[in-house]
Amino acid sequence: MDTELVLISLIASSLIFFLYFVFKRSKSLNLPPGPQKLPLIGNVHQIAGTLPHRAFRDLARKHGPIMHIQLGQISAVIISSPRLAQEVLKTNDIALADRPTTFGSELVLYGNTDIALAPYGEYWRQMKKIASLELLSAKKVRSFSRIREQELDGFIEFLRLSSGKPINIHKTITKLINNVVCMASFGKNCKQQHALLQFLDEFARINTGFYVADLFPDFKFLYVVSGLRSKLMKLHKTLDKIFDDIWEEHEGRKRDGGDEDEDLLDVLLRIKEEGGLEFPITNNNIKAIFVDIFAGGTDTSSITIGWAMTELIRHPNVMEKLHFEIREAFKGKGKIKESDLHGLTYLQAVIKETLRLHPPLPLLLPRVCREQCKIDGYDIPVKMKVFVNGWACSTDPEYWEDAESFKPERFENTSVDFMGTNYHFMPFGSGRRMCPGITFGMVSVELLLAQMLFYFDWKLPDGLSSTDIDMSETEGSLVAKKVPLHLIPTSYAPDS
Ligand code: HEM
Repeated sequence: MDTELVLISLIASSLIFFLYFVFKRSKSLNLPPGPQKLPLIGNVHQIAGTLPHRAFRDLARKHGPIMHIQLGQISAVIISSPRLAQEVLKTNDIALADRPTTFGSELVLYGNTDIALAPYGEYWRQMKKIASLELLSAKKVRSFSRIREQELDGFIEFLRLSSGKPINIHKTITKLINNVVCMASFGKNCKQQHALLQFLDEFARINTGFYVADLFPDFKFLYVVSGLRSKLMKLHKTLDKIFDDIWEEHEGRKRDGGDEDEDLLDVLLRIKEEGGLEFPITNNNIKAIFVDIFAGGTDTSSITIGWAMTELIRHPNVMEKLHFEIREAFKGKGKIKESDLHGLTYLQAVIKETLRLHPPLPLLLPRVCREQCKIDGYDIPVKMKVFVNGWACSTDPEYWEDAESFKPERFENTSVDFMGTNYHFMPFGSGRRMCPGITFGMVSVELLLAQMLFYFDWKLPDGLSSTDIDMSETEGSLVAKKVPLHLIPTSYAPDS
């Protein structure tokens, strides 16, 4: 009883002290306006159980494109307009270049030594440079074209055998893309691939940053009582074992001379051995980088293809126009090669429109303020979290006509691209922390969609019409279609 009383008084006094501190600090700062906050939880009740990008957009309609919210102990600013996104991602890019850490990311990502969640600084700069110049450069991505084309041949064969039967689009594509990422990373389809996919699913579900324990980081016991700590420890152990097994398998193959091409693990090991880096890289750093490659490389692309197929089946006129473009372009050529994809302008427009309405990361990865700065005249103090709602920007009616409708034609004859300079369309983010995997991700999306539409016609299973398609989204930082799309492929003879 005594211990309980002591514990309760301890929590209550820490909270009072914390609230007093927050209140005092916010009085002296000109913070952005925002929805009314409840004691202790702040605005948690307004986003709990919702999809954060949608809840934030709805709140922004009432409170404006820059809003201050309090999520438990976390003080955050939500940006919902392209004009202010530019202030965050360009004007104040360096001041806001940190990432938040959670207990989960710290533990599972080997002390946040990956790229996506590494704090801004020399280590992050070094690793991002290695990613951009060595791992994900256009040349390196091209060197994996044989792997992609070989995996796709198998996939097309699978679709031919499934002709007339419904297939789960997301599941099938995720497996295919993960095969490609595995082979590019480790040279062969690794036995641990399934376990790795399961890990990623679980980690993305847990590490949203919106768990109660993450919202009250000073109260470490919440991690224990909520069971999150033990879940995360277990996840970390599983991941470490998966990587150790992969590593062993990889070493064995290299020893036996079974693999000659340089895969991504070879690249990192070569750089590690060459030395001369300001921050010598360790095996744990390499493991953390592979979490980014798998998390960034698999789901983002398969989610995009899933949404593109969903929109195509809902818009038969777009499907028909795309079929026509692809079938005309490759008529009589026998095979679609990656190098021939650039001429498919309507395909590019369909992919852009899909990413505009369904960016896999609708809230860009959050940033954290490292130097006090001002956005729209409001103070952004050090440690304040900044969320840019990329989806709200790419569906902003001030920038897009008929913003919520799927109309790929809007991207025909425009120079709007996703390279991070158009703040009303930034599915890969913008600024220093922008995605380094655009080429790797886009080539899979383009090649897969081109092949799926060249060789097959697609329809919904009997009894379903396009108006029956459930467009709900999954919860978590990556937003996929909640109810998996099932479609029936029918072989189309290209040269007929
Ligand atoms: C359709 C495919 C993809 C989409 C839509 C996508 C989207 C994004 C977005 C929105 C961000 C956050 C950018 C920001 O905060 O400004 C990001 C960061 C990142 N992405 Fe991607 N991504 C894709 C593919 C990939 C691939 C294939 C990889 C690696 C193999 C990758 C690795 C990363 C990494 C490492 C970061 C963190 C960069 C940093 O913090 O410096 N992504 N991505």
